[in-house]
Amino acid sequence: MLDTCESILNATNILSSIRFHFELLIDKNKNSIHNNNNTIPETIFLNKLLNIKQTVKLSNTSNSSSKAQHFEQFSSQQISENYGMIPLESTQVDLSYINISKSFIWTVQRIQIEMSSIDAYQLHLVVTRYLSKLKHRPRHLLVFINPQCGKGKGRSVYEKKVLPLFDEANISVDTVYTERANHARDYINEHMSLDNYDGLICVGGDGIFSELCHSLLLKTARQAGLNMDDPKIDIKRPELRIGIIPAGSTDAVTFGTTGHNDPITSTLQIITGESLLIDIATVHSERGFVCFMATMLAYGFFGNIIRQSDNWRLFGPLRYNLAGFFQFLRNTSYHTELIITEPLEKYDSKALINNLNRHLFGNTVKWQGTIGEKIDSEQSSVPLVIKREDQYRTINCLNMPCRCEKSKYGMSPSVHLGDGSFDIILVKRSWRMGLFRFLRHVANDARTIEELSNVERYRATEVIIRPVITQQKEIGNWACDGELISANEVRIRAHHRALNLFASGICSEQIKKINKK
Ligand SMILES: Nc1ncnc2c1ncn2[C@@H]1O[C@H](COP(=O)(O)OP(=O)(O)OP(=O)(O)O)[C@@H](O)[C@H]1O
Repeated sequence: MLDTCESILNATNILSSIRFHFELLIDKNKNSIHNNNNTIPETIFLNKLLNIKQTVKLSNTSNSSSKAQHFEQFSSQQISENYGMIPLESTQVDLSYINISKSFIWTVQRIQIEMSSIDAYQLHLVVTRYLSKLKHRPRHLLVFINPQCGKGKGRSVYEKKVLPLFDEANISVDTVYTERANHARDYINEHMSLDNYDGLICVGGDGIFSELCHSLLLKTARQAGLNMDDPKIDIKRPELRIGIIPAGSTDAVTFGTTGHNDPITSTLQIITGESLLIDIATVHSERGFVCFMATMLAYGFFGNIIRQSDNWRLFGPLRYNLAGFFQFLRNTSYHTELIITEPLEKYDSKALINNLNRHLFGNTVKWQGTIGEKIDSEQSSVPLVIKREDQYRTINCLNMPCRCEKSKYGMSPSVHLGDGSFDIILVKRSWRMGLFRFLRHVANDARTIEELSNVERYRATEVIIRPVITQQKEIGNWACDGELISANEVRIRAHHRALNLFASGICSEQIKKINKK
């Protein structure tokens, strides 16, 4: 096994593709390998290894009776010097590694191998040497735990599931248990330099993630001297990565970036240094910068639910259902104008005409490209700006699918996490049945939601949402990432891959699995 490892290393020098071949070991030590689920893998990728420990079994002939001792107590020099003197019989090697199940859940597997002490020593040396060369793995993390999240489970998720794995992977942590809302934000702002950390981690839900995301992006913008109030600003990606251990009540961000809300899966993805660049959108009002959008901005129905539930805190978590029901009965719609900029795409002439026809039908279209010659040429690069005006029950901009326990696929299952665009879902005024059908699709299967007669879906890089104030008694409420915001009109702009997360993303195979469920 060691030979194989070394030769692969010499041949390719690509650390992440190093594999340990176990068939050699299995052949050699048929009766001396034990595993916590009785299956011995034939190969393990170096990057999926967590830890290696060796326990030396002293012979009965030594002074003390048979006892175990951790090899790490000896320095390499001592071991080689003492090899001839210590009456070693054999050594047990404990190897822990990550297994990814068919449903993409990450778990830890443990193998115990009994082998000759010299083999064990060499194995330990090689594995620890190459593990230390995996530079994308974090070594030192700052962890924020919201003890109140998900009905108070934050502390136990961290202490029972997460911390033991960080210890096993030799990751050192500084821990902050938050005592109030915005505690994490203030901590990040007050600590001038976070350079000695390899990442910021939060244990909680989408709310505490949003706090970390805001503080880190704003701190980076401040340090770069950017004017956040400029709606045309290009934000700067922070150096630090953010990791989220899901322990909240919705966990839309972890569902969207790992496919699950499993604390162990997320912890192991942090340990192995998985990296996912995601888009973040800026939200500006007529007064300047308002906030970032990581998951969803809602105007009308969903914004009203957040406002209403804020006033009904005495009902506990039930307040969201009550507020939803109340807003459903009210069936209010809002006269609103939208100016949507679609992503710059390579259109061939046929696709361009189809696209135009789609938007021209019943709408006002403002074309911002030169159609004449280019439309006949093979390909053109042109953004399309569309103006829409109608009575809407709700307008939702989604940067992530927003999957959660209550929505199997999320409201916009096909939104791309890192292509510099977001989705807009418009729900027009209709009878209550129209809204009911929309909500039922969101809960069960929103993949073809735009086929509903009262729903439209757009992909955009920017949108201006402007309520048209007429004789209406009220305008709707705005909520961004679950927090109420105040604005008369908003401008939302996507920023391509503006944040780096410790997460694997969701591969097409995993999407197929989700779709089959
Ligand atoms: N110790 C604390 N006490 C009260 N509120 C806190 C505390 N720490 C953080 N918060 C705030 O609580 C809000 C919600 O927290 P979080 O998102 O972690 O949990 P959740 O609401 O259960 O989950 P989700 O957002 O996924 O529904 C956050 O906006 C955060 O600012």
